Amino acid sequence: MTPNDAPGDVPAGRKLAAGEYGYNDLEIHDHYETAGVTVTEAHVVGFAGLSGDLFDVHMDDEFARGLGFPGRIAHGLLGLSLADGLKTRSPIRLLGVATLSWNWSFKGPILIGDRIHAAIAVAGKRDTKRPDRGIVTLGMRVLKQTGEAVQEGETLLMMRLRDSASA
Ligand SMILES: C[C@@H](O)CC(=O)SCCNC(=O)CCNC(=O)[C@H](O)C(C)(C)COP(=O)(O)OP(=O)(O)OC[C@H]1O[C@@H](n2cnc3c(N)ncnc32)[C@H](O)[C@@H]1OP(=O)(O)O
Repeated sequence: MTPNDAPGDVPAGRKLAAGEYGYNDLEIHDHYETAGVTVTEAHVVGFAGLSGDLFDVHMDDEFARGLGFPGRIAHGLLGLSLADGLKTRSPIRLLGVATLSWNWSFKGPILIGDRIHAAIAVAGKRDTKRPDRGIVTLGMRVLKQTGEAVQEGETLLMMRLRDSASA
């Protein structure tokens, strides 16, 4: 899966089994699907308070309907945050050091009650000067229960090697 593939395409490469993966365990085109999470009103209200983003489109159904949405919509960064939380721990545990970048598109709204998960594929790998670390490019798509891809893009993740004593 890459962000340019159509939803539903069967990706090339290995489907990763649940477990722990270091930089040295991953190959280009490896892919997996995360567990899912249902977006709740508590998520939206909590994220509004945390971020300070109280824009009416997230807080007021009538206002959101006036903009053509079915009701108030989740913050885009809430959806990304939930998907990012699933990305490295469920059911695949990636041995990350730090996220280095995101190149991201918000393509459709996430509504309260939607269940989302992420489809992730290794799109690139590069070694760094440190022998115990490498950087992977992950193509990532956030999907709703309907199969609609509502967010997608790429992220760079610095990872450590599995069994790396200095990590
Ligand atoms: C899984 C998630 O939960 C994780 C997170 O969200 S972590 C929170 C968000 N991320 C951060 O706060 C990370 C901030 N960055 C850092 O602290 C440092 O950049 C670092 C500790 C990750 C790396 O620093 P350092 O050890 O000093 O390494 P270098 O700067 O020498 O870089 C090592 C190689 O990585 C390349 N690189 C660094 N940053 C980026 C970047 N943003 N994009 C692309 N590539 C990057 C750098 O070119 C070096 O490559 P080389 O071939 O080894 O020269």
